Amino acid sequence: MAASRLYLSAKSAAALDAELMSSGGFSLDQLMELAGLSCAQAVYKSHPPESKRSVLIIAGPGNNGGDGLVAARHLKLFGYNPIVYYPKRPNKDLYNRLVTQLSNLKVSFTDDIDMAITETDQILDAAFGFSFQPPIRDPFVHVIGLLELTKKPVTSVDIPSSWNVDSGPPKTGELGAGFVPDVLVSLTAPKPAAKFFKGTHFLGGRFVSREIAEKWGFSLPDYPGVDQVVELPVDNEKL
Ligand SMILES: NC(=O)C1=CN([C@@H]2O[C@H](COP(=O)(O)OP(=O)(O)OC[C@H]3O[C@@H](n4cnc5c(N)ncnc54)[C@H](O)[C@@H]3O)[C@@H](O)[C@H]2O)[C@@H](O)CC1
Ligand SMILES: [K+]
Repeated sequence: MAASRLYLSAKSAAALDAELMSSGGFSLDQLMELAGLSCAQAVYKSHPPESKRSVLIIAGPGNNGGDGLVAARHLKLFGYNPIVYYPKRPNKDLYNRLVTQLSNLKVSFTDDIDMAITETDQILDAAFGFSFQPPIRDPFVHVIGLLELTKKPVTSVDIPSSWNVDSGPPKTGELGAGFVPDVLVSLTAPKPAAKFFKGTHFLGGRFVSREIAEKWGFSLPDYPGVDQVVELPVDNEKL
């Protein structure tokens, strides 16, 4: 199979998402729950709570942020101390319910990203996903600047936030050029930006059939047992 066929462009990812929620019969809540669970499992496999118990979740205003909120709930149930930075909150029922679920589990929210990033053991980056369009707007200019500087391990949901979904990391000197997460959890299929990522790479979002993968031209590795994530080789063209 041609290498380019293993990646889902931003446009295709959005179209596939729409298909899953129309003819596929899924609701957004279902997909987000499985996506967020995948991310929480990837964090657990990479940085278990025994070594890195506090996790800062940076949640953006869209569904990538929603995945982060779901992951925060699972991380709490897995024995972590999650703290959530969620500065732009669209007044949508789904997101409001995710916030309520976290509040009921006594998960803290913070407005002080500077202090939170200093005090946490690790970070889950759920700021932007496949609908990200540069240039970055506040307050995320500051957030991405902090992610460039931090030495804490970072797990990114779907794409490293600030990277162009189709073309990869920002150019040297541009905001985000210095941000390289340790772990990436691609959802459904890697986006083209993932070609530039050389860290620990998981595939998650275990809701796609082989028929769908074939139709959209990406490969689907075997998930082990009941896992919601499968680790990909660095060069995922070898799948
Ligand atoms: N099929 C899948 O793979 C699924 C994907 N999901 C998640 O949904 C994500 C896509 O979600 P969305 O389409 O809601 O979009 P995103 O979450 O990628 O981002 C869109 C939001 O970010 C804001 N934004 C975009 N560019 C910005 C900039 N330069 N500065 C500041 N804000 C900016 C937009 O205003 C919008 O509110 C995926 O990446 C994935 O994480 C899951 O939730 C559901 C299933
Ligand atoms: K992200």
